[in-house]
Amino acid sequence: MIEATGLTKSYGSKTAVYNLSFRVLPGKVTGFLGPNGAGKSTTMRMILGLDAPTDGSVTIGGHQYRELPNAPRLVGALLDANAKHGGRSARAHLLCLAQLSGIPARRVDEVLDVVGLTQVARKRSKGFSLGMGQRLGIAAALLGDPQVLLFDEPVNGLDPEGIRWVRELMRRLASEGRTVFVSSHLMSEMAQTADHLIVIGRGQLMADLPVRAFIEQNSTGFARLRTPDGDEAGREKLVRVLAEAGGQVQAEPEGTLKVTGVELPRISELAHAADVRLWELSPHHASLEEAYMRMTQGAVDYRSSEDQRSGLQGPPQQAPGGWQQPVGPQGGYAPPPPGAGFGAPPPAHAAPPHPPHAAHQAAAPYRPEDAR
Ligand SMILES: Nc1ncnc2c1ncn2[C@@H]1O[C@H](COP(=O)(O)OP(=O)(O)OP(=O)(O)O)[C@@H](O)[C@H]1O
Repeated sequence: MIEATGLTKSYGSKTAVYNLSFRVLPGKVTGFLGPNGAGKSTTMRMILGLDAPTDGSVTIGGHQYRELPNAPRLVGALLDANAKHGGRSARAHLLCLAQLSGIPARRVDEVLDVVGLTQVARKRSKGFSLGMGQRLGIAAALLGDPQVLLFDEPVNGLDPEGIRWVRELMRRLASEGRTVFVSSHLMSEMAQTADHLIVIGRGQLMADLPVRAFIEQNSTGFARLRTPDGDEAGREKLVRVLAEAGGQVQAEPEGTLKVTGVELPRISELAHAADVRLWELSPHHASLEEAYMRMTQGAVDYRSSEDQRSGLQGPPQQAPGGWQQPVGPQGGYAPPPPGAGFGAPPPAHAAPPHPPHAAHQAAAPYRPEDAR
């Protein structure tokens, strides 16, 4: 078991991981999810003793990594698939690691076989594709036949066949009673691989729950409906009628209503009986990826925006038919209408505070019972 307690890591003024507490249990694949820069790799490096926590602690089987007797035989990890000497062959690279940990040479051939690299075992790894590099990294993690395995984004660069293979490998390792901790930024990938999820954003815990609970709560269908603009009385009446019929109704920012718990034909009947006209009534399915993005959208550090191509616009063009492009005061482009927020990112929802300025108590993580 891996156990983190109040784990915190700062690099100068940057707090990468803040007050993180969780357990990773044996016999399960535990997915470690978070957007780019959330602190997944930093956490994994601290678990492996490659970075010292600024505060808190993390143990494997009750011991810090550095205190473990013969750690490479107990813990295997894929952190960075490029961390190898490109001039060495795959086999030589693994032999080197095996010798350092007192692992017999025949084990090298076994793991090469497991990851499907036997045929290229004597080729220099610098010519390897990204996917082959990942396979070599996984072979290195498996060398000591460890009970605890950490994989940082193991499907990076793999083709669909490789992704399926990694998925099956993780599941098999967990079914053998091992502790498998695997990071990803893709919910869809974790939904197919993991039993349990730990979600972080801006270095803080956002959710710690079984994958099944996440799927049950987020993959149900829903209906979206819209009443005519301005018909507030009709809208309120419909909300009341739907609630009485056992539905959960949520107003959406676009003015639509999201309804769960009442089937589409029944919604239509209820609206008709209440004499409320509908402009829209449509079935929808929430995707897991959407649910995950909703959960973490406030914790995304790197957000793209429209390319403004500043200074690259040519002079205003005469459009066919004599229509003129709007021209701004400098002749470049017309300024946006007041309040339009030219290319501004969408407003963030419920962002966890940036850790350096955070209150000492981090926001409570999301757990299955919160949704009930
Ligand atoms: N050695 C370091 N020095 C300074 N800042 C660092 C260092 N390592 C990580 N960080 C910062 O800490 C934050 C967390 O980084 P980390 O690599 O752990 O995130 P991640 O969740 O693994 O992201 P990704 O999915 O993009 O790999 C980032 O803002 C990163 O820039």
